[in-house]
Amino acid sequence: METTLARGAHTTAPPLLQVDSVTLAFGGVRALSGVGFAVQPGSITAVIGPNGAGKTSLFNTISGFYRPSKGSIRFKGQDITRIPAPQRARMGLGRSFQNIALFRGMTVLDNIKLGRHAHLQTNVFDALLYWGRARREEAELRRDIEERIIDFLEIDHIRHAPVSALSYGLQKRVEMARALAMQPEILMLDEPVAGMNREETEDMARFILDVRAEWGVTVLMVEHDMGMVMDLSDHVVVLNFGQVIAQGVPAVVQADPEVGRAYLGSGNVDELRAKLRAAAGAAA
Ligand SMILES: Nc1ncnc2c1ncn2[C@@H]1O[C@H](COP(=O)(O)OP(=O)(O)OP(=O)(O)O)[C@@H](O)[C@H]1O
Repeated sequence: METTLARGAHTTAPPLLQVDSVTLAFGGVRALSGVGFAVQPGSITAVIGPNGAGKTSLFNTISGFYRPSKGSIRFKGQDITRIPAPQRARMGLGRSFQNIALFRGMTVLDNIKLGRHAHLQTNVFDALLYWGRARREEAELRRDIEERIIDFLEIDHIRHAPVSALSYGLQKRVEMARALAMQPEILMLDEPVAGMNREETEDMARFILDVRAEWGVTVLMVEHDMGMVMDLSDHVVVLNFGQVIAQGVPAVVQADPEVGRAYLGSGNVDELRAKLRAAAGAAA
């Protein structure tokens, strides 16, 4: 795996996404407590933390599925805390899900097209009135998908295959394709390499780096594979019990004893890394 852009190269620009003092509770359970961090444009930012730390809750709050009881989320300088999820997607927050959320009986192409529909200007009623515009949009949609995303993710050979026939690694790639079809400014990836073998993980890491380098898409991911997080990320945010316990460049986070304690009860992140790699190998 290689990192193509210098780390920390984007830290002076105004943040693309700003999460500020976000608190979220489910009944008596505080999933997030005063969480704050910024995502710089063009960066790869990773959120890590032990099971139950609040990573999925945070992702759901940023993408608009949950509304925080306190705090705010700003995207491109605009407060989006009260904006519904579909509108956030149209504004440029595209995401994938931890457990594959593809339509298994549908083809790869149809699944990807569903992502792009978030952006179509034409709704059903408009379509009846402005049939020509709808057709033009459909044609543009197909071209965009076929020429850019499918080629880019090297899934041309499976475009007409039902998703159910694909390996897990390919399904995750299709999910990324669907998120990209939303033309996001921030691509939010929820555990992009979970359950993948080493080769699939390295392929996905390459796609993540390329999507940033070639398309200028900013990446925010939740990921358990510590090796990948440390190799790819410009900025790492560590959650534990719903709070940010450390954040910074990978080397700083890796050296933080509290991060090690949060995972293992020791200060040894290298051990954690080895364990996670072994677990990923065993799952393959
Ligand atoms: N819908 C919900 N209702 C009630 N409690 C929830 C809900 N979602 C999450 N929680 C609780 O909030 C806390 C944070 O959970 P969350 O799933 O966000 O953690 P996570 O870091 O994503 O965990 P994992 O790595 O296992 O996916 C946990 O205590 C969890 O039990």
